[in-house]
Amino acid sequence: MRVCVNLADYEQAAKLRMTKSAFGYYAAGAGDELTLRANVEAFQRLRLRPRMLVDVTQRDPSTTLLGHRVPMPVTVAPMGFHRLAHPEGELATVRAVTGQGLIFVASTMATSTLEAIAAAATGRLWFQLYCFRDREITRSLIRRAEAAGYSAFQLTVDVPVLGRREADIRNNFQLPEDCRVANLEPYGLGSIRGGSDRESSAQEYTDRLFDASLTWETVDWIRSQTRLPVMLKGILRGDDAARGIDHGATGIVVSNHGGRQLDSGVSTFEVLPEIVQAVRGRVPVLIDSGVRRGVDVVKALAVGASAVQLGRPVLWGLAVDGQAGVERVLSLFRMELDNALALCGCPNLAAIGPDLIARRFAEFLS
Ligand SMILES: Cc1cc2nc3c(=O)[nH]c(=O)nc-3n(C[C@H](O)[C@H](O)[C@H](O)COP(=O)(O)O)c2cc1C
Ligand SMILES: CCCCC(=O)C(=O)O
Repeated sequence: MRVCVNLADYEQAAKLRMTKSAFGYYAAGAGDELTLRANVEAFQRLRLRPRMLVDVTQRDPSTTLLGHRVPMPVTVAPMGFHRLAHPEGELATVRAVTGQGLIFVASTMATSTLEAIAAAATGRLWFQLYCFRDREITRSLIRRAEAAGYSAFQLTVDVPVLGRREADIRNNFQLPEDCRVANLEPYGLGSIRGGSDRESSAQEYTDRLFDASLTWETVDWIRSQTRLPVMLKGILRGDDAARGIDHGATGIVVSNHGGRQLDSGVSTFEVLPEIVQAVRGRVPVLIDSGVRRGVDVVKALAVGASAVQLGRPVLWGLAVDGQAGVERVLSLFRMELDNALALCGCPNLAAIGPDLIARRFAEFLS
């Protein structure tokens, strides 16, 4: 195998190792994949104005997220079904992520139980919550996550129904029998199989079980069930972010689910300024969807984000080489960030500011 020198190389290497159906499930976006592509392009479009003649021999990319010190402003986004990539699934991922001092966000749809993930972790964990029609299931997931030592929740608000991922319909995506929705097994909901030529098995599962009537009242209800911080994941408008804070959200995750939900929805990076402005520094703003390069972290922080979440590239590392593959993806990403900081004249994150952002040429001329 040729050596992977960036995160895109890992995607190509993972593709060679995975079944078409599993790769399709990970890689795909909804519909024409317009938003999937726009996410990456939005980061690519911004140009930076590097500052020269700054001593950057000592560089420190560390920061604090919800009171916890992390070596760089990067968390790993919650993603379902890691065992499609590797037999050790989430356990390999969480060892790699927490081993590097980073926060792992475990998904409700993990193929290992949240308790097993917590037992394998050596650092901080957050839990991503899907709200089920059956509130007892949701309540029980909250209790279990608290008991297992998770320190915050990300409530996903962008899946009232699942986006139409056509790859999953074409490939008749099924969760293999040895791959279970482990957290839901106690409620008899561990299997995702079935589907039709019009609807994937994942879509059928979520239609049946996820709560499409989720509203701001539900956010209040979730908050009433726990004393842990609750972030809202999947916000794309300033007014929703401000309303989220009014409803007690302790963080906003700007996300379009990696282009897997509304196709033609805005890219996350293009709405980041609006959201930062609406939040006014009251809570941390995280951003995911399309982060692929260390320099994207500099761009996100220059606009006012506190951190980014990395999605698919982590799964590509897992598919290529289990725990070691995830470790390599994260350290590559960290090297890229370190290099970008040095070349921008930023010895630490406090030195990143809006002055690094280049005005568009057209604006400059006008
Ligand atoms: C295979 C896969 C599974 C995902 N599963 C979940 C999930 O269970 N819960 C959730 O809130 N988001 C889920 N997401 C969305 C991610 O948390 C994140 O928003 C997205 O992957 C970020 O975009 P990126 O992959 O372009 O980095 C999933 C994404 C992928 C690619
Ligand atoms: C049933 C699938 C839910 C996982 C998810 O959020 C995703 O695939 O994007």
